[in-house]
Amino acid sequence: MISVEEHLARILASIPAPTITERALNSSAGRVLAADVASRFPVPHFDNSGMDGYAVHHADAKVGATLRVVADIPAGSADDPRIGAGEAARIMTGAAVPSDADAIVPLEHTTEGTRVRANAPETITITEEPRPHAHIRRAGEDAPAGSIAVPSGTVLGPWQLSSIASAGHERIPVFARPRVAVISTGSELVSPSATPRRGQIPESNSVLLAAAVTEAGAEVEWTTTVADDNEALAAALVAPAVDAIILTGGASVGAFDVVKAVLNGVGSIEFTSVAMQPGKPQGFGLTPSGIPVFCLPGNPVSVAVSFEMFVRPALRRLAGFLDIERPRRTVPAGVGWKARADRMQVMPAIIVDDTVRPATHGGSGSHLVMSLAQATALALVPADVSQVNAGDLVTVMEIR
Ligand SMILES: Nc1nc2c(c(=O)[nH]1)N[C@H]1C(S)=C(S)[C@@H](COP(=O)(O)OP(=O)(O)OC[C@H]3O[C@@H](n4cnc5c(N)ncnc54)[C@H](O)[C@@H]3O)O[C@H]1N2
Ligand code: MOO
Repeated sequence: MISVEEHLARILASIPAPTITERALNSSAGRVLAADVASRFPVPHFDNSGMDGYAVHHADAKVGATLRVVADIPAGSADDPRIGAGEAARIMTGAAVPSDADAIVPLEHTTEGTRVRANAPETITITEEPRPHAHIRRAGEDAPAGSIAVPSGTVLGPWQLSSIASAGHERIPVFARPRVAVISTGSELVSPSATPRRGQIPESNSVLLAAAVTEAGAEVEWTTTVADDNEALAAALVAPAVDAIILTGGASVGAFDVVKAVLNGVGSIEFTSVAMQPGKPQGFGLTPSGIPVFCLPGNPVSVAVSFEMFVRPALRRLAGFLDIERPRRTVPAGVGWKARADRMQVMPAIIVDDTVRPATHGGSGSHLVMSLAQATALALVPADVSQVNAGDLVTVMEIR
């Protein structure tokens, strides 16, 4: 048996580098930026007014002074009108401040007040003196030209995308989302809407994996279910135009374990026992064309746990994320439970009053699919611990 850490290290060492694609800002939320984005110009681009008011010479703008209004500057205007001594220009928020002006007097600080008028008045009288440079937003005060607006590796949310737009970019390099195929194997599997006869069960692994793959920041290209039949599986594997393949079932030592029979030794794919409970039988490797293949044990809880511990970090690496693992923290156990002394127990768990307890009454049984619905975390109990007692500190990974 190899340890959980060894298996993950082997996987991460063989994951190909993420690929880069160019996308429009409007379809890039949630993606990872693949290069530094620098501002194409200073932001703001030019000195502009922070208030609706009048651009003035500060020296003229004494309380009681009457100034002649010689220009009217709406936002968007490229004008740079001359303003002589005793003169002012009406100016709107965001409009370029005339080169001659060195302060803005807000509408409220003139006898005009905030009365809406289509045309500028002929004169205004100052009722409150501005500070020098009042309400002028300086070119480059937010970011100088050429400065890094958003660094490579940033996960793009609304705020970062707005900064990139303001830095003058419409299309950006991001890491491509890996396209993933999911293949469930098992002759006992029927669709969830079917009424299973004795021996049959609803197929749930592809449902779990499709949602988990999407949550991880990758895309499900296709899912399929195949019977325990070597030829059917081989046919499903022909030329899949994907970046990763996840299979479930048939990874153990059963007489009909077709995944292992068909894939063991193909490319670098090999099957190993990992010291993890559940999820001991694991297959991983690259196909001859270099596509990573994850062969997970069929039990639904084993699939959930194997995805979190091995597949999710790999998909996130492939998608360009810098943080590929869930944050971990330690919390006291709220109750005691048994663990296996030879494998790391990865237990679906709930957090109650900042203590952790199993999400089921049946421990970490790999078939207890219904109790997964209650779980919000995985509790990680080291391989050498066979009993967790109430109050022991336990490492948890919170899933949602
Ligand atoms: N003699 C041994 N038997 C088993 C061993 C062992 O070491 N020696 N290991 C056990 C462990 S641990 C696990 S885990 C399982 C893994 O078995 P497989 O990967 O071959 O999985 P299957 O046998 O195909 O299925 C196991 C279980 O899960 C159900 N299943 C499978 N696929 C789905 C699906 N898509 N949706 C819902 N449920 C699914 C399946 O019906 C079985 O009940 O092997 C142990 N045996
Ligand atoms: O390793 Mo298995 O996944 O315990 O049932």
